[in-house]
Amino acid sequence: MPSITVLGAGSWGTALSVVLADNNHQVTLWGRSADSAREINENHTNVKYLPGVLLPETIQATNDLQEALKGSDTILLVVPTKAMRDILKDIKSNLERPVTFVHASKGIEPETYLRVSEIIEEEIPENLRKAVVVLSGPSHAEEVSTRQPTTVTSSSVNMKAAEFVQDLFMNTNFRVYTNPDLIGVEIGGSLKNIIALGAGMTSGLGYGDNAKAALMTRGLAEIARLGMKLGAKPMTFAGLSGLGDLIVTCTSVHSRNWRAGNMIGKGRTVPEVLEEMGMVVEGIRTTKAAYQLASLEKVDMPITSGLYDVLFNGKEPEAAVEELMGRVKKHEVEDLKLGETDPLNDMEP
Ligand SMILES: NC(=O)C1=CN([C@@H]2O[C@H](COP(=O)(O)OP(=O)(O)OC[C@H]3O[C@@H](n4cnc5c(N)ncnc54)[C@H](OP(=O)(O)O)[C@@H]3O)[C@@H](O)[C@H]2O)C=CC1
Ligand SMILES: O=C(CO)COP(=O)(O)O
Repeated sequence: MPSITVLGAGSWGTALSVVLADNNHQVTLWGRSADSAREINENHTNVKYLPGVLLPETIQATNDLQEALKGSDTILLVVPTKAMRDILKDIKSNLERPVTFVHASKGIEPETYLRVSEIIEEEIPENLRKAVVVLSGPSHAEEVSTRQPTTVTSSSVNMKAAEFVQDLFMNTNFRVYTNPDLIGVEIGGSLKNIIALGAGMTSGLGYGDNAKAALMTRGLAEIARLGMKLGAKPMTFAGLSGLGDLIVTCTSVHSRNWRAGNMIGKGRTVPEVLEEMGMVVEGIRTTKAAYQLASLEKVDMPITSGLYDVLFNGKEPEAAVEELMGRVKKHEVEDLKLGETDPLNDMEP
């Protein structure tokens, strides 16, 4: 029976522990709170993050990292991305043999612009890691923990490792595909949170479904533009970790990014919103990282830029929307410039 250590006892780490426990794996769930570990072990609940959910009794929780890592073959990292480096440093000093690293966190690190798999490779020496895999897709913890049908993608440059993770998680409620495009999967999963903030913001401003559809479609175009510049495969953005996750995050009541954007659109400040949410809103930090990375790579990301100005420069959300709508006219399809004729469709007007 594989033994898996899940690091991060928030909503997603706990929900993924349910899937693994349902598959009869030995699951140790680590969180930094001793009270939360006690609650999971004694009451089989995690009321703060998954209210109303009864957890499988086989999940063993602890706040002792050394104990959590003992005898583990696979480490599943599900902490917010801002905590990722520190936790990896702690893992490194407690690890005695190589393990498979899987992560299910969604974000890009500001200043370094690194994806989570790259942070893992930077912090964990090669002799202590067998492979690095990401699990990503349209999957709200609230639905996964109540065993509602969900599909995700397992991705790694090592396809054997991606298939190993597919087998660990796959069951009749939780269907796992594989995709070798690690860059595309991580970029799609991280950057959709920016667009979800924007979708929530336009709803908060009182705009309707047309604005939401516009943001989702043009948002996906700019995510793919940056992703392809970084080496991702375009079709990945049409898949579960791209379009799929964009749809769920821009349309679900469960999305923290959408809810945060909605409150900002209604006039609340970012610190007020974060205080009220009490849960991680990855899109805010990722907006900063994507804005910096797009400037560096000279990739046009107008929605991300607008969001950056609202979140970090005090621009009013209405002004950001006006600016986006008032941009110079453009072709929708990327490889045509205005004035050029499409050879497949060169009718005179
Ligand atoms: N929720 C979801 O449906 C999904 C989430 N994700 C991703 O999973 C990741 C984790 O999110 P999620 O579980 O939802 O977050 P939550 O806000 O639900 O929980 C955050 C967890 O991280 C812990 N934490 C916060 N800061 C630190 C730190 N510095 N060191 C160690 N632990 C820390 C919190 O502990 P404490 O309670 O003590 O503060 C809590 O257990 C994010 O990257 C998110 O994008 C991906 C797919 C779905
Ligand atoms: O990534 C998610 C669903 O796939 C969760 O999104 P939120 O962090 O916006 O809740």
